[in-house]
Amino acid sequence: MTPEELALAIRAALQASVDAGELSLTVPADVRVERPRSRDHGDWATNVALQVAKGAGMPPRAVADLLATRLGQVPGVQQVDVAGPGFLNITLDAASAGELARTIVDAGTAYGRGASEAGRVVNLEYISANPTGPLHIGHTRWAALGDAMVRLLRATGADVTAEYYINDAGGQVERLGGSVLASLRGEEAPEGGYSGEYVDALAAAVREAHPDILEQPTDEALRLAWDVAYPIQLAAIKGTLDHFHVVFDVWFSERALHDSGAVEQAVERLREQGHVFDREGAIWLRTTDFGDDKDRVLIRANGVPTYFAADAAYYLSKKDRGFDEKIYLLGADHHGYINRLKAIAACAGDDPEHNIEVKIGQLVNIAGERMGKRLGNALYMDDLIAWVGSDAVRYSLARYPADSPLSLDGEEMRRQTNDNPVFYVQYAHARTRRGRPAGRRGRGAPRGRLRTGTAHRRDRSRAARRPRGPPPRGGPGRPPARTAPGRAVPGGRRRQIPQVVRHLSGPPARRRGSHRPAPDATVAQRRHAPSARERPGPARRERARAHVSEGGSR
Ligand SMILES: NC(=[NH2+])NCCC[C@H](N)C(=O)O
Repeated sequence: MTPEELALAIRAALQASVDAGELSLTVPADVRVERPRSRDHGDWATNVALQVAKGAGMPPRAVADLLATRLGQVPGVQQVDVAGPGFLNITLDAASAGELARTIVDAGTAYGRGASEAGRVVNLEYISANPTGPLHIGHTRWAALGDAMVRLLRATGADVTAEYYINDAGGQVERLGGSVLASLRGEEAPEGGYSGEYVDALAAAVREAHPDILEQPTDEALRLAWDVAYPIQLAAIKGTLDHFHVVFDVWFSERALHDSGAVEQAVERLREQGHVFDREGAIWLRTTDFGDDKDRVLIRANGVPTYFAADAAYYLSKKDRGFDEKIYLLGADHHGYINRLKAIAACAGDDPEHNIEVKIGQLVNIAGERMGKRLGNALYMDDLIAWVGSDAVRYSLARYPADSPLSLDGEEMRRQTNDNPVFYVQYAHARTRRGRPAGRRGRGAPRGRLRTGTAHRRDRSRAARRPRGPPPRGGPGRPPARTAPGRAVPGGRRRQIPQVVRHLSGPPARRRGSHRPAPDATVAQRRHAPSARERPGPARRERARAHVSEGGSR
């Protein structure tokens, strides 16, 4: 049974209860099932009872009980439990769960493709990290999820443009330029600026291009520093994303909006729509008409446009380029920005319910540790990829909804045991591929038999019988094993992940010229992975994982 079939069965059960006079409500068009947080709670969960209870004028648990009885009779459903305020936890019988695997394997790369989203013209902006430093673990979350969204939308027929907004104007310029200059002068980074190895490397490049830069007036020196450092930093970001197999169709420069006059034009267009006013010498957008908590300045009294003004021009550019839907995936610090962006859409005459969608991604950390540049343990995306491998990172991030904080366990992601979902999935993939006729990979049924029995619950596979325990990899002081494609696990007798990884993702991408030295996994490991002694115990890790919540699963 596929999740879609189960969702249809739930709808049918609701309808049957309505027809039988047990419930009175309009059956929602769209019923969803989700994977519960823990498989001990069953294979699928739904919160539909909570969703419809109000309309039915009944307590959610009573609705859930009715549904549970009916669903329990559906062929393929083994057990239905009502949990918490009215969640339904559904366990399929093993053969039926196996059927899904068979359906997927039989369909090969055609699985999930279709035309359900045909006709949608979408601009999906994500990451958009400032070009002032390397991408870090937080950006990696959006890289994995944004790219997955792009691929899913495309696979289902939508016309999607993946876009990266480069904030290469205003404050960014001063902060990076100022930080590079400070490094050249041997001074502390300015307030709000950047420091670290990469800034020093940028400084060296600037000095090489302009040996006399320190003799220049500060304004000129800042400009020269930015002009050299910015393209290097942007290229490094592109190189990291390339390495992660993330491709953007459009890299959109904020500066170009200013230079081309698009910002002023945007102000005039919004004025024509009747939403712009002047106060105290500044030019404002009346965003409060559309749910913002205060009106926003577009052009300051000194004539300098705000960051928000560029975003207004940017929105209009997306609209003019023919994108009906503009999706923004933004970092956790942008929560207060959502209403403002939606107000821009409304002021531009668009429908904020349809033409714009803003999603906020919550923070990611490693094994529950607080991380950040200030704490001296920032984890860069390059290092994360080198440490864990790009597929493992992508999979581990894409498994969880973006709107709750997430704690990743780098050691777990590398562990070659079945309690590591990354390993489990790769192992299952390898099993389904074994014995396929050459030239028919990816299509048709495998010759090797796919287990459709209870293997996913009571694992009788050889991997499960292998001795458990930490992988044969260095503890403190010893080099970590690397699961990057093609790397062997030192001393590893076990079957190694690398071949599988390569198979999943094609030949390993080569790092493109990045100004940073190739990340040293040993350093990454020492810096970011707690040693065996410091490593949090199971209880601690459980707590760290408890940060992740999936709706309707408890
Ligand atoms: N259209 C936008 N404002 N996109 C978001 C930009 C994110 C910003 N550059 C940052 O790093 O926080």
